[in-house]
Amino acid sequence: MKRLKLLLSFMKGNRLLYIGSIISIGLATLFSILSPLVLRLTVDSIIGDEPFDVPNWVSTLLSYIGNRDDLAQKLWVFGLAIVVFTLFRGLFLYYKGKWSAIASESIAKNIRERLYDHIQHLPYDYHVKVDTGDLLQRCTSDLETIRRFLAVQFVEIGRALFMLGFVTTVMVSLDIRMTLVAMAVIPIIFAFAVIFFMKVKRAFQLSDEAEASMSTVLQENLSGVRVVKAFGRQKYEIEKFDKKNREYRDLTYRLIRLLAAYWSSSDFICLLQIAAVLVVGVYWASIGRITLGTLLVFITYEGMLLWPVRQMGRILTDMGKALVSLERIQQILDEPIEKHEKHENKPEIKGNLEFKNVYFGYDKDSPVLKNITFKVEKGQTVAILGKTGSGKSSLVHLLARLYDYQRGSIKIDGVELKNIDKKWIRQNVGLVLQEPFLYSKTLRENIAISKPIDKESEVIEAAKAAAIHDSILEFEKGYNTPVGERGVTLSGGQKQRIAIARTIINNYPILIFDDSLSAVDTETDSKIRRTLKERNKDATTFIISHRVSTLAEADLILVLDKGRLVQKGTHDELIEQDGLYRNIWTIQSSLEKDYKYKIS
Ligand SMILES: Nc1ncnc2c1ncn2[C@@H]1O[C@H](COP(=O)(O)OP(=O)(O)OP(=O)(O)O)[C@@H](O)[C@H]1O
Repeated sequence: MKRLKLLLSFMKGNRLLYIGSIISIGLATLFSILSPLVLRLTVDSIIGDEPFDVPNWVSTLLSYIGNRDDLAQKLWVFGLAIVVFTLFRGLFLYYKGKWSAIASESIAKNIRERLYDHIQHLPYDYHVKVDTGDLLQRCTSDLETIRRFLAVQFVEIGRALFMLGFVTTVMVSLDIRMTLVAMAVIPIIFAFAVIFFMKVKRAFQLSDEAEASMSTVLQENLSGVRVVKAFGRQKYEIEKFDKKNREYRDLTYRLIRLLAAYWSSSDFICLLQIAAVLVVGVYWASIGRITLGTLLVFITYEGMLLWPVRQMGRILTDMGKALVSLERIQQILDEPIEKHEKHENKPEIKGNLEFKNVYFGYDKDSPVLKNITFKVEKGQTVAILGKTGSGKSSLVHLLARLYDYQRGSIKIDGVELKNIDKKWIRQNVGLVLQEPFLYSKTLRENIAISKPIDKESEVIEAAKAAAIHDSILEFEKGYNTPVGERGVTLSGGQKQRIAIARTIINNYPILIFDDSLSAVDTETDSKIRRTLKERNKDATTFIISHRVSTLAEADLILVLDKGRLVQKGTHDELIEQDGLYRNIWTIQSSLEKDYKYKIS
């Protein structure tokens, strides 16, 4: 019911087209059942000598042409009638095809738009956890399954119902007993189709899931190909893919076997039905219980009726597939989008921050940040140090409201962070991720991606501040160099610096570098920080780093351990205390000394 509602909502604006297609298919069916009746009239009453058994208006129409003998001389009239009916049938079939194709394309566009829009508004956490291969499959092949169903099968259900309605009415009016013979096996064929449809629904689902899982492995392999090569994991990857590929093939085989069994048994039942009509019909015609014309009509109608009823099996299977696809799309649409509060609180953000007893956990019951308390003044630099998994990224993610803290308070310039508009806060917090993503665009476009840039000089200035300008000029096309699959391959450090330029071009009052200077050498790192200090001197800057030279220059150093803030202070204060900071300082300083000693 919920899925039907969803489908109807996608159909909005196209319902008239569908109604038009259904009326067209009704008319096409009507014209197709008229021809056998013309044939019956000709055989029984024009060539034969049965009395006219037609509505009055048809008799009146025929009387204009002449009496029975005249009509027998003008058999072409009946041939012409059959040709005209066939032409009309063709015309209406054309409109049915045209209108349902237009409507289904437009519905597919509606679904795509709705999906894309929804996905864009899903929370950060969803995107972190989602399986991209599966998501892609839902947005492409599931959508295509629905489109195909709507374009072809949906209207075919109308055709089957019309055919059943029209043919039964005419058959009953001609001969009830013969109708019973002609219809005897139809309910069995239909029930068989329905049972089969219920059975294969699960098989289709399993096969779809196996395909999605295979795409995920493929996608993971392609995006992680460097790791695969570096660790010589090709054999393992091939085996992993082989397993998924085999699973998909086996499940699809099972589906094909089921389909083959269905079509062959359905063929057999249909042949039994045709044989029954032929045997009983010929016998009854020979003893004069029915006319030859009536037998002709029944034989023709049987052929016309069996196909759509048999098709119902196929249509219902496709409907099963479409319903599964619709459910998979619905699952995405059911994901709650990121809440945007009604109150549009957009205070001016300067960068004074205060964390007070902050607790946060991805799962409410197991906090990854516990009782965090510290204060930062506008323009200060905060360095965060901690072992892996200690909660460093989680802490800075809270600042951009990618997640909301569960207990305690975070105040930005005196305003509780939770009460500040999410979009607004993200326009004021520049976050450079550890593994930046660059678009398949030029370097200039990548740097200027977050805002319309009026002057070229802004891009260059940001690139200079991120210490990437000189590297860019070394490329043949400079700032117009395309990045990505068909462009240049940038080093990890170059990518990070482009991401830094892209962020600092905005002059955010709060800047966060989530380990984003790790891939550049110490010298470039300190150069970037120096330029930033001059350029964005009022920005409050958070730097997650393990490099002592970076940490030592910060105004405040936070040391996290298992989600707790175990040390905080300046370099001079922390060097006096026993703890992670002093350990790291000692190790790195002695390494540096060793290194200098070796090269001097
Ligand atoms: N999206 C998430 N959903 C659930 N748990 C998460 C999520 N992101 C991180 N975690 C968990 O939260 C804890 C803190 O992770 P976080 O990424 O903040 O640590 P980190 O100190 O930044 O680590 P690293 O230095 O390795 O980047 C870890 O136990 C991690 O497994």
